[in-house]
This record gives sequence, structure tokens and C-alpha cells, in this order.
Amino acid sequence: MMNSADAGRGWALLCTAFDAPVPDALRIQQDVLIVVDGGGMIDAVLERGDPRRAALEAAHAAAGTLQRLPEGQYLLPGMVDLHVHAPQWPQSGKALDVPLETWLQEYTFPLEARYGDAGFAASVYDSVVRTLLANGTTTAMYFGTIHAVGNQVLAERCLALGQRALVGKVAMDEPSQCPPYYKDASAAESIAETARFIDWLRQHPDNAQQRVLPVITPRFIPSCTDELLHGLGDLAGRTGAHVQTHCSESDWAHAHVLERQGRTDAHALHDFGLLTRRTVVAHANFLTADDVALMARTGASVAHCPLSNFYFANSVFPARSGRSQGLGMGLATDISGGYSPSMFDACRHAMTASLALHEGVDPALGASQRGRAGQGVQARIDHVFALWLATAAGGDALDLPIGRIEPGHAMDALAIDCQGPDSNVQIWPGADGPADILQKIIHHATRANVASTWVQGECVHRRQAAGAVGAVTAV
Ligand SMILES: Nc1nc2[nH]cnc2c(=O)[nH]1
Repeated sequence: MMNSADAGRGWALLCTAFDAPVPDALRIQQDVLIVVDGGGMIDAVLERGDPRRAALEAAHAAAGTLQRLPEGQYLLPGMVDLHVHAPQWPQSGKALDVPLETWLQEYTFPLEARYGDAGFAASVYDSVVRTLLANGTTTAMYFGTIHAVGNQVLAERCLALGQRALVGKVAMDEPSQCPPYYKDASAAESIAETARFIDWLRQHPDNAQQRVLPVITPRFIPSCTDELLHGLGDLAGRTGAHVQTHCSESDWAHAHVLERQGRTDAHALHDFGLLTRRTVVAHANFLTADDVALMARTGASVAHCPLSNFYFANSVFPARSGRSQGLGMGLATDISGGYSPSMFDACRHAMTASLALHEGVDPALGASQRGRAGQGVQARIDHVFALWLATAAGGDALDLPIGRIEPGHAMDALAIDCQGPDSNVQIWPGADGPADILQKIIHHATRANVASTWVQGECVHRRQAAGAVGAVTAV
């Protein structure tokens, strides 16, 4: 338990903090002292009237470990991006004009095949990790590629730059779906390489805190043989490692699995031993009611990818109804099926997608047929639900103590500066109260507003001062 003697270790922060510990409930902790212990965990969040506060504040001030967010800055929990394809970063923002199956074969597999080259991997992975940190993403769940060397580079970049991450060696061996130049040699080899990667990362000398965790990563059922899926399920049981995959994403992917397996993705994954409390399945738009109940029972979660769902998923993930049925979930960018590295953009896309699902979109249909509202079903989510999805829900999905500003959680957080020179967030004194400020942050914040990012109490990103803009010169 904390006492003032702890001021010699750790640090403390004076600030106003926003978080959403549960959906639809905004918590505003105004003018609090956040006490962070030497291990980077939040030890206490003390309000003004708390009798312990004065002594701790004074002790940290005396020790030089007291910080204060400047006027106009607010603390949020760090963003948790539950689904990122790190190797697809070079194609982010292009090649989105074809369906999923064509996009995979024509663009994505040729790009991912290059990550046996450590130099290429280092240049891309350094860029993607830095970009996500600068956008306020403190935890990312990454798909790597099939290559040992590339996956090691990605994990080591996360360790060196301080991002909390989960990194998976992609497993894919089904000859009819994987091109010969980008495919594991065999199911046995793929399972053995996944096991090697888990051991290597868990024992990495720079990973004593286990800030970077290994993930068992069958790409999706269409690209894996049953032998591989069985083997990876066994490995999940033996190692307790996290699992990630794609599930019932599009009409094509959903139908392909139904035809091949004679059961839905979720049931097949469960039968292979791949649906665990530490499983995150991306998309999951076409879950049946039975699938949702199964996932809720196992404690597996969905990575909601609202932007890429518009391109590839033929539908919108019904987050609100999933939540009401006890389905775990979080939010994701799905780079590069989604083009934006910003989880603030993902929040906005999640809200917009929910409006489309709620109201419907086709004006040729009558209001009662157009959307879920016409059937009396609530599908809409707001900015508080979106903040919960992007933070606390992601932490719960990963079974990690992150995503809330409260004791017992890691100090994974970001400072949002509403007064920066390039800010789209505009606060009007006298007109905007704290809840309005948070609403404006969720609707407007960009990378320009992310002043500082902390992971496990350590500052891992500080915004650069705005550089001089090159002047236009006469020629
Ligand atoms: N969005 C998306 N869906 C997939 N299904 C299988 N692989 C992928 C991928 O890389 N991105």
C-alpha cells in the first residue's frame, strides 16, 4: 500500500482525467493527484479533499517527481488497438477498391512476403510503432508475417520504443488459398515456429516485464489446414498464450468456412481449441446468436474494425447488441484494411457505423425497413461508448490491467492538448464543461493533440514542437 515514503520511487501527476470504465459511463476525475509506483502502476488517484494528498504531493514535489499537466491538457487512458497488420503499413491508404479475397491475393500477400528481409522489416516496423505511439496507441495487438526474422524485428522495435504489444507469427499453410511464395512449409513447421517464437519472446532479455507478449495467430480458417488449426489450438492450451485470428468477416469468408467446415467460424475455432479467454477475433460481423453465446461463454472477444468493415465486410458489426448479450469486444484500426492509424478515427468510425446500422442507409426503403431502429432495436453508440471500446474494453479483451485511470491499472495514458497550434479541438470557456470537452476530444482529436504518451509509467512519446513550415518562395 502506498505511503509518503513511496515518493522516493515512482512519480505523481496533477491533472484532470477522463475515462469510461464501463460502457455509457463517463468518469471525470477533476484536479486529481495520480500516484504512480516504481513499477509504473497507478497506486492512487486522490481528489482535492483526500487527507493523504497534501503529504504525498509535498513529498513528490521535494523529490522532483511531481508533474502537472499544463492548462488545456487532459489525461485519457492509452488507446488499445486490438487488430493491426504491421507489415501492411506501406500499403495503408491504397488498394482499397477490390474485395477482400482479391485484395489479399493481389496486394497483401506480395507485400507481406517481403518480411524475410530484416532491413525492410526494420524500416517499416520502426515507422508503424512510432506512428501509433504518436497517435496515442499504448497497446497494439499485431499480426506479423510468416517470417521468424521479421517477427523478431517487430517485437524488438516494440520493446525498444516502449509500446505495449502483442505480436503474432502468422500461420498459413492451406495450398489452395496461400500462394507458393507466401506460405508455411507445412503445418508441423508452422506450429514449431510459433512455439519457438513464444519461447523466444517470453525469454527475451529486454522483456522482463513481459510488456510484449506472443500471440498464436492462424490467419483465418480459409488459409489454414485443419491439421494446423488443431496444432495451434493444442499450443494455446499448453502455453496459455493469447490467440488472434479473423472470424466471419465478409460474406465470402463466412460462406467459405461454412462450406468447408459445415459449421460457423466461431464453432470451428472453438472445436480446434482456439476460442479462449485470451482470444481476440477480428470483425465477427456475421456471428449467429449461437456464436455470440458461445463466445460470451468462453470469454473470447471481438476486435471491432469499423473502417475496414465498410470496405471488406459487407456489413456493420452490431457492437451495442453484442455488448448487451455479454460479448467481449474492443476497437481496432485494422491497418491496412482500415487506412487510418488513429484510434480517435476508429472511435468516430465506430459511431458513424452504428448510426448507419441504426437508421439504415438506403433512402429507397421506408423508414421501418431501413435500419434496426425500424425494428425497435437500438444499435447506436455514442462517444462515451466509443471511448470505453477503445480503452477499458480493449484491456478487458486482452485480460490486462490497462484502459482505466484507477488504482491497480498500469499507467498507460496520454495527454491531450486542446490548445496546441494545430488543434481542431476548440474549447469555449464558459460554454464547454468537462463532459463537453471530452466529447469534443473524441470527435476532433488528431495526432496533433497527443502531447505525451506513457506506457507502464514511462514516457514513450512527446510531441515535437511544431516545426517551421517551409515558406513558398518565388522562382
Ligand atoms: N481485413 C483483413 N481480413 C483478412 N482476412 C485474412 N487476412 C486478412 C487481412 O489481412 N485483413
